Amino acid sequence: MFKCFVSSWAVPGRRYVTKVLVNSNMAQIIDGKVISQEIRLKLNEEVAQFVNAGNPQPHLTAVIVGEDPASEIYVRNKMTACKEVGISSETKRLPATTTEEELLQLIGELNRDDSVSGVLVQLPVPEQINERTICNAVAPEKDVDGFNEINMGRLALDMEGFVPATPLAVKTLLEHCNIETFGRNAVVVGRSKNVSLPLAILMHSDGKNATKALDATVTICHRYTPPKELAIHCRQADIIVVAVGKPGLITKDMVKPGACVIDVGINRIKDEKTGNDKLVGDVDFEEVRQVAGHISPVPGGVGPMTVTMLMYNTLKAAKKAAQNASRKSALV
Ligand SMILES: Nc1nc(=O)c2c([nH]1)NC[C@@H]1CN(c3ccc(C(=O)N[C@@H](CCC(=O)O)C(=O)O)cc3)C=[N+]21
Repeated sequence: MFKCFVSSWAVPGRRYVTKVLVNSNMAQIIDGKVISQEIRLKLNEEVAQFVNAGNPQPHLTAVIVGEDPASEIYVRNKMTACKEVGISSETKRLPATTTEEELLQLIGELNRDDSVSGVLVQLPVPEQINERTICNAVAPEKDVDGFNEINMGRLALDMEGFVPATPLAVKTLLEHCNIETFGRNAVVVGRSKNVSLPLAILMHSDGKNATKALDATVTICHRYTPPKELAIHCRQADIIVVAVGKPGLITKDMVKPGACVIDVGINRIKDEKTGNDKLVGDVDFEEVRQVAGHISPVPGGVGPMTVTMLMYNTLKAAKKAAQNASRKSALV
């Protein structure tokens, strides 16, 4: 993988040797923006077909409670994506002092509103509100985030349902880059309920839930995996997916040459050169790209794809709702 160029020259009394390691085989960068754009174009056509067939336009309602600058960015990206694919959308904003009951009330209204195909409550929610209670309150058939206990259970059992957008994004990026997963070693670093856990389930799924089987051998590492063990697990992996929130966690020595490294981390840090905030993942990108076969960058990797997969789920919800409506009208 590495080509080593050695040049040496001598000056009186000294001999200089310069070794230059040139990686002739830098990792292929997985461009989440470009792949997203392709998929959004396809979704746009599908939405148009669906609407032309006489169905109502799919609609996504996002709820933001309180003021979190990151949530504003993410929801704005989601609303832009909706426009791109032809899904109508709306953001409902509630003050930071909203009670759990008030939020449950709004979710109930959205659940009953036939013009709403998908509902998502942007996380995190303020501390007086229980996140799990909220995720479980979203009707399973409108739960485009896939965070409801019913959809999580369906995923675990390989049944048809909504798969959370970030795991779906990782799977789609792997597929798009033709990364073989069958029987391969995959390490998921992190064990959050919304990303790592469903991702680990998806990575070893046998595909009975109508998503393609990935059939990987999955190892989950987390905060109590000793650093030495983490390095050992990662070095065995053909695919490393990291979703922890620690800049520079995955270094070059932890990556098997040619492995595929997917970075789900989101960290806002100060750029030492400019003093401005910048976005980085959990992978030491500049180092790891020298040994990996594929690598996804932050920004521009999993993030845009997550938003695209939310569009996929919203169209799926609208299609299901239309099917159910026609079934119901056939009965009367
Ligand atoms: N109910 C709920 N559903 C979510 O899907 C959800 C959530 N809550 N809470 C927060 C996380 C995070 N998330 C991202 C969405 C877009 C980008 C994204 O567009 N990232 C851009 C950069 C955006 C930036 O500048 O920060 C990129 O990576 O290129 C990232 C992360 C969705 N989440």
